[in-house]
Amino acid sequence: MGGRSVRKQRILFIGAGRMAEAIFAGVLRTQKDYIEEIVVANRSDLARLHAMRDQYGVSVTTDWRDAVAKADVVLLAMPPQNHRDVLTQLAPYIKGQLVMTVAAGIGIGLLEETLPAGTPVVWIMPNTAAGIGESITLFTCGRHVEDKQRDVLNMVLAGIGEAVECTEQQVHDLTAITGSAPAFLYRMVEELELSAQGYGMAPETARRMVAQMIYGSAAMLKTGADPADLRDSVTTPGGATAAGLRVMDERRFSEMMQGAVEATNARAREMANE
Ligand SMILES: NC(=O)C1=CN([C@@H]2O[C@H](COP(=O)(O)OP(=O)(O)OC[C@H]3O[C@@H](n4cnc5c(N)ncnc54)[C@H](OP(=O)(O)O)[C@@H]3O)[C@@H](O)[C@H]2O)C=CC1
Ligand SMILES: O=C(O)[C@@H]1CCC=N1
Repeated sequence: MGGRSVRKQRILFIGAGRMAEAIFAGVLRTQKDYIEEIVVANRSDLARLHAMRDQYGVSVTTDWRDAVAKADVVLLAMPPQNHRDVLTQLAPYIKGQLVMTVAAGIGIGLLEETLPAGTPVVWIMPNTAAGIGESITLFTCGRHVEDKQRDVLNMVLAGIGEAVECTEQQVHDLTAITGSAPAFLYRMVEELELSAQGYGMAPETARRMVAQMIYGSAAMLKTGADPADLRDSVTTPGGATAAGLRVMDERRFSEMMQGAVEATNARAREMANE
């Protein structure tokens, strides 16, 4: 998909890490018709830039200044701590380009304050499943985003999965739930795989079992079923699952999850001010 009015876009990524790659890989998979050029920049890791150029056919540079003037979209995909500096350096080159950031904790305010008045800015919070078109991406738009920029934004977001428009506060609050929680889930997967291997399963078999269990459970959730009902239907009265869930409750699973969410969001806020 993509807005009918979207002409081919030149997208400059400042930052060439895991998130940049996930986003442009996703976009190139499904939205190639809307892409004129993708330029990817970092400061120093030439080996990574060259690997990306060879794998995806993107242009690469260690000096993004060369590419800003021609870009339609500038997507900041470097750490939150570097935003203030990069935005200050970027400001003189911005003349109407759509500027987006994926950085945790950053928000719209810093972008609007630092870039020239009237610059359209967007904050998006995707996750690494963007690379296979399966992200759930939260986004919030600044004051100067018009329909034509929304069409471009929708094209990018549709290329990486599903998206939900939020208030800025909601993106702060939900960063843990959609951006970071894949890591929480993978942490659980690591433990389940270890258990399976402890019972003699080969690592690849353990991986296949756990991955399909998660995939099936996610598919059940995506039918719209209530997770408490789904849990209940697994939990035979007086049976085995109940014994496992009891251990989770005794060891304060709820408190642990809420604590993980709060710590993630708090750290995101903190990084934005470092
Ligand atoms: N990983 C994830 O799942 C998610 C990450 N995010 C956000 O995405 C952003 C990037 O995270 P992630 O991809 O994990 O990080 P990585 O460490 O993988 O990548 C960071 C990249 O930024 C580059 N970089 C750092 N400073 C600068 C600079 N001043 N100018 C140009 N490039 C720079 C680094 O290269 P070099 O050092 O060579 O310059 C590197 O390519 C963060 O803001 C994070 O909050 C958001 C949602 C999910
Ligand atoms: O760990 C981080 O800081 C980023 C933000 C969301 C996911 N990864």
